[in-house]
Parts: sequence; structure tokens; C-alpha cells
Amino acid sequence: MIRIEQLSKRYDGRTVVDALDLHVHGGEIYALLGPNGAGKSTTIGCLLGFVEADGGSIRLAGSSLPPARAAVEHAAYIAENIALYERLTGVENVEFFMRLLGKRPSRAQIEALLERAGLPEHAWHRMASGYSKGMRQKVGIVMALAKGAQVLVLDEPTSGLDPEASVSFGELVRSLAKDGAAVLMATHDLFRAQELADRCGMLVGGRLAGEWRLGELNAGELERNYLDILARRN
Ligand SMILES: Nc1ncnc2c1ncn2[C@@H]1O[C@H](COP(=O)(O)OP(=O)(O)OP(=O)(O)O)[C@@H](O)[C@H]1O
Repeated sequence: MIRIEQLSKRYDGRTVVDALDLHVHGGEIYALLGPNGAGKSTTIGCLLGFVEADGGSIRLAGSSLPPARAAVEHAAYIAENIALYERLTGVENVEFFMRLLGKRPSRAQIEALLERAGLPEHAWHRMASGYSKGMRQKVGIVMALAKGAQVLVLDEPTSGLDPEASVSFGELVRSLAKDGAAVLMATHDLFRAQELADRCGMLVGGRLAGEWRLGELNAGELERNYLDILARRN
């Protein structure tokens, strides 16, 4: 699970995350929405230890380690663009990553992970330089699976993916949540958020301006709520 309490971050004296409380349970997908500059990436940066918070606390998977250490132990991060070793094949990328984790997987184990993530078999032994964005996202999911991550953090994971790739990526994320992972996904894609997430929160000026359970809202209602909040602030 993810437990963020009273998180705050300032840049040059300006508060960009403001006493934020946000909880994501194991097995739950939470979409973090909000306009440009709302503080989504900064929140994720604090969560993963890339950014040092000015206040508050973050707990990942019940660990009492500081966020950067807890993230190494328990979290997988899928950014908008997945960086792979371009001259290694998909199988070699996964093998390299798993060796960094101290694991020595067999070829068959790696191929089973790639198969579960839906990477086409013809790509397994091709250099990653030729991979599409959707294929890279699948390798990212394989890394999360290989790690047995209890926390999955996604930043704009489906931007630039075609609808079919988005749907298949969403199914993978849901299967990780079904296995118990807590998933936090920052996105501008209200439609995908409504389809995939169990709950969502809207960040404005570093504060949660709204939070909804998505079973109770369709995509149109979510969009209306989103726009209403922005209109009230302007
Ligand atoms: N390293 C930094 N130095 C100074 N200001 C920063 C830094 N990183 C982010 N900011 C500012 O903090 C605010 C929040 O930015 P952040 O990237 O977290 O927003 P976001 O919600 O992820 O936006 P987007 O949807 O555009 O990615 C913005 O005003 C941004 O300019």
C-alpha cells in the first residue's frame, strides 16, 4: 500500500505540494488527475525518493525505510517513456534488470514473463531499439512482475499509445492489482482513468480538490466534476 501523510514540497518558496494526504490500498488502482503543474509528478518524485520532500511522511508497502530505500525494495516505476538498453534484446534487458536485483532467471522464466506481459514472441530476441512505445511499456510491466513489486507507480503511462495498446496495457495493470499491488497512476486521460481506476483524486495547486470512487461515476460525469472544480478556481 501507499500512505502519504501531510506531504509538502516547495520550490523557490512556492508550495507545489501542500499537506497532501493520499492512501492507496493493496489491490487498488488510484488515478491522480490534475491540470499541468498541479504537483502530480512532484508527488510521484517524493514517493520514489527522486525528490526530497519538505514535510510529511510516506510509507510504501508498510516499510519504515525512507522513501528512496523503500521504493528500491518494493516499488516499480513506469514512466511515460521506458528507458531500455537499446542494443540489448527484450530478453537481455529483462535478464540484466533481474541480475541487478540479485536474481538469476532462466531463459524460460524470462520468456514466461514476456509472454504474460503480451510482448509478441517475434520481439523477444530483437534489439529494443526497434520497439514501439507499447512494447516498451510491456517490458516495463515485466520489470514490475520480475521484482514482485507491491507498489506500482505510473506517470502518464498510456499517453501516445494507440487505443488497442492502451487497453492491453490497462489489462496488465489490472492483473498486477489483482495480485495485490497498490497502483498509483498520474494521468490526464480521464477516459482511461475512469475505465481502469477504482478511485481517483484531482490535484490542484498541490492539494486534493476532489476524490471519487469511479464505480459511481461515468467518464462524462468525471469530466464534468473535473471541469467544475477548475471553473470554481478560476
Ligand atoms: N525542479 C523544479 N524546480 C522548480 N520548480 C519545479 C521543479 N519541478 C517542478 N516544479 C514546479 O512545480 C509545479 C508542479 O509541477 P509538477 O511537474 O509536479 O506538476 P504536474 O502535475 O506533474 O504537471 P504536468 O501535468 O504538466 O506533468 C510546477 O509549477 C512546476 O513548474
